[in-house]
Amino acid sequence: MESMTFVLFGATGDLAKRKIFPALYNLFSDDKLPPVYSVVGIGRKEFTDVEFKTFIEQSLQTFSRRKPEDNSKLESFLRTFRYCRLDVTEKEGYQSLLKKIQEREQEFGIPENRMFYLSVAPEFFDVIALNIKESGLGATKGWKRLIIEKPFGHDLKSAQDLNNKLSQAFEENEIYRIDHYLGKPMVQNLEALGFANPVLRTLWNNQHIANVQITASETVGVEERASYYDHAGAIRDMVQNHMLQMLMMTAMHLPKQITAQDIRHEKRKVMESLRPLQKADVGNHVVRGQYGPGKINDYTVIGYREEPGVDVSSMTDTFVAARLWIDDPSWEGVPFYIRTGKRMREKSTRIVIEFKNTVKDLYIAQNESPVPNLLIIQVNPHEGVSLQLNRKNPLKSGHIEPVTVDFTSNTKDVPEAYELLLFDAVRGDSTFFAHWKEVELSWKWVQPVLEAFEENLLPLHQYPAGSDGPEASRQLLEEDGFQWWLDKGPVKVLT
Ligand SMILES: NC(=O)C1=CN([C@@H]2O[C@H](COP(=O)(O)OP(=O)(O)OC[C@H]3O[C@@H](n4cnc5c(N)ncnc54)[C@H](OP(=O)(O)O)[C@@H]3O)[C@@H](O)[C@H]2O)C=CC1
Ligand SMILES: O=C1O[C@H](COP(=O)(O)O)[C@@H](O)[C@H](O)[C@H]1O
Repeated sequence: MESMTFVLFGATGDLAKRKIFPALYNLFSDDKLPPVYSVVGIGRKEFTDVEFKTFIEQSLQTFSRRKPEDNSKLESFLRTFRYCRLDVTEKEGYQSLLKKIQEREQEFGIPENRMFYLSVAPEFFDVIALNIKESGLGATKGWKRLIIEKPFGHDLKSAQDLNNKLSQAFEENEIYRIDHYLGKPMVQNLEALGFANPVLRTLWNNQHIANVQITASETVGVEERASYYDHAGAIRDMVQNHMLQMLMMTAMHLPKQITAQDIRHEKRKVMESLRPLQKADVGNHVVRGQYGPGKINDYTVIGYREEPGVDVSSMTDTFVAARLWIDDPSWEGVPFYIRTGKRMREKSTRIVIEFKNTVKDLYIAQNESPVPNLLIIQVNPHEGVSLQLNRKNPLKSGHIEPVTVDFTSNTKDVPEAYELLLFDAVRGDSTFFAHWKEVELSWKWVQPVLEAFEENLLPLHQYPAGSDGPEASRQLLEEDGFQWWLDKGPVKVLT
């Protein structure tokens, strides 16, 4: 790994504190950072270097999966950190930032490899990229990389505008767009699960698969993010990025080789084959909902419109379910259902592959009905893979019942998404970052849905907090003769 300078814009913010410093510390602990590196944090707060280091230490104590117990190790981690006070909108300040970076490059003998991480509000993304270019910070003799946080645009047009601006300062292969779902170990594992297991690969098509269900349900509400969320809704917050990325990872074909380029090529082909929705037809394939008051784990919670900062007549979607079709011969006739919502019954991100039930009537004489085989890929909050099979239960007179065979290994201390993603970015591996074409095609699919929502062309269903979402979401699958699996809790696990 090459020595480098890590320039963190937004170093005093929430994301830096919760995710980025802990990720850096865990990478350092695992010897996964270059032997020589320098970190410069940027914000407007009046921090000295010492105060900045105290802020980082507190972040590690609170949020890191490994707490820094050993003082000398912590000191050697923090030794490389410096703070630079800068208003990112003021051009002049970038010269002193450049000077600071160059001094440390000379002091440590670091070639001009610079990684710029934009952990700031999206309105600053283009301004910072431009100032990096104009100040000379981006004119490096080594490599330069830009890590950019979400949201990437508010709709198709704004995403295209943003990308055009970023492209003036960085090449596409220098831009690392974070989608933290792509950093989740089980989402990364989809590649190995689907490609490294010929048994599953053989089944991965419309001959054997009846439908695919991708759920990301949360128990939390809007929290303190109403100013952002009330203009975004679940469609922008979760569907345009995380849900469609999980769909791409599930549906992509075997690439020629496991390289960033080939995987991204296959993901792009999925998005190109995604059947577009016409605005007038959105209501037939998409369900939107908003949570009302209810109970979660015995706690009474307020409805979305009562949340602080939310408009009392808000029409923002906190729940979206949709049926998507991939117009590709191997997925013809296989609906992909996605569903995401806040204030639902449980926190669970999972992908359920329902296989065709060709033996439904085999035991009709015995008055038995085997259920479909399911492959359940649990992404969050625990990682795991399990397969639902049918068996005869000797304790119940040979009654046929479903059991789940669990392949979850009890791996403790699994790296967090940000750790995996930062490690990849440091090594220059962009496999699990969103390519511009994926982002653009996602916005293209989402755009008519945004417009149909804005024009209220479909109902906004209320659902009680603590439920599995509106009844209309259940009906969406029922129309095709299917049901959402696992809404009533997991089936019996075979031990
Ligand atoms: N927090 C989270 O869990 C997640 C955040 N994100 C994304 O990450 C990004 C950062 O979010 P978050 O950390 O929550 O935001 P915060 O509001 O907590 O932090 C914003 C940071 O930007 C800095 N900043 C603001 N204005 C300026 C300015 N004019 N010049 C220099 N620095 C400035 C602030 O510095 P100071 O306060 O010192 O002025 C602060 O460090 C956003 O794009 C967000 O959408 C994505 C996923 C999750
Ligand atoms: O990006 C986002 O993701 C979180 C859910 O992430 P998870 O890792 O906890 O599943 C979501 O709460 C948030 O609204 C959204 O911006």
